[in-house]
Amino acid sequence: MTDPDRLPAFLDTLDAELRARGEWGRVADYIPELAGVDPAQFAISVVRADGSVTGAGQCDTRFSIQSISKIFALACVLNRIGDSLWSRVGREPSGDRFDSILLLEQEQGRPRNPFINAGALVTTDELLAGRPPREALSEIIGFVRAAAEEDDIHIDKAVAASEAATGYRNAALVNYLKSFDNLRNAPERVLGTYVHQCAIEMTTRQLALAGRCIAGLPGAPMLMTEAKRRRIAALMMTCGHYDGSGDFAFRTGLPGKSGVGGGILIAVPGRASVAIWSPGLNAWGNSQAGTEAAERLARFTGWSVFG
Ligand SMILES: NC(=O)CC[C@H](N)C(=O)O
Repeated sequence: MTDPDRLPAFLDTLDAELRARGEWGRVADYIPELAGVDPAQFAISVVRADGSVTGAGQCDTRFSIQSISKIFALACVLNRIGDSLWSRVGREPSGDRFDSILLLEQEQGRPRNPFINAGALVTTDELLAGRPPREALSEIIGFVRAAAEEDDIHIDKAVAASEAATGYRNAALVNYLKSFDNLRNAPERVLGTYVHQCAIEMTTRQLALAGRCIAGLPGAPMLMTEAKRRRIAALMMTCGHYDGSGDFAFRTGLPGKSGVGGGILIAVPGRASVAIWSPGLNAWGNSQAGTEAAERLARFTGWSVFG
């Protein structure tokens, strides 16, 4: 990086420029509770290897992390059952929308990867492990709190209820998985747990702190082995932005995971953990201003896993 002391000023300029430009994209409206969120919002938080936390914009506003929760669910499940997850879920990008059912039929109910909805539903099925949903949810919330070293992280029940009431595609996916015998728990139970997991709300500051364990920053809580951390980051790089994963990798050179709440978590291995939020989405369902910010941050800092 050029001069680390210039980062705070860069982030302030980025925040001001994105707001002035006002190209926010459209908020996810298929979850009614998210449809009312004002798209003209932006926040970015960066935790660096020296432990410093820098940010700009609405770093203390909570937002729905949605699919970013799939990283934490995957970490819990890999810690619990290890590589046996891969007999039920693949590790290839899908090239399809996050909620697509298309490949499930062609590939006999084995989802392409754990970050598309079908794969995340299988992961949540493993997280449940026959326990009451409350216990599985305490495990994932406990993991996120431990990763961020902050207890004030919760599930927004209104968002979970809103998605549960209207999540017809996920209901289709979970039933379809069951028809291929790739679901152990009852479909409604898996779906109910999944929508609650997605409804975890956090600020960018909390999320960047939680991401330290994926970036492998010095001093981050040790919540998984180094081998698992690397693999999760590799999956973020190849599959973290659905059918926009290639574009995100091309623009930033960094592993990132998006959510339809407009959040993006980026791991810069050994150097930084970055959380960005802006709720307006692009055509792939990834944050529009957030992706722009990620690209400009990567250019400014020179951070890239490709050297
Ligand atoms: N891309 C996302 O963030 C999707 C998560 C959302 N809960 C869904 O399943 O539709």
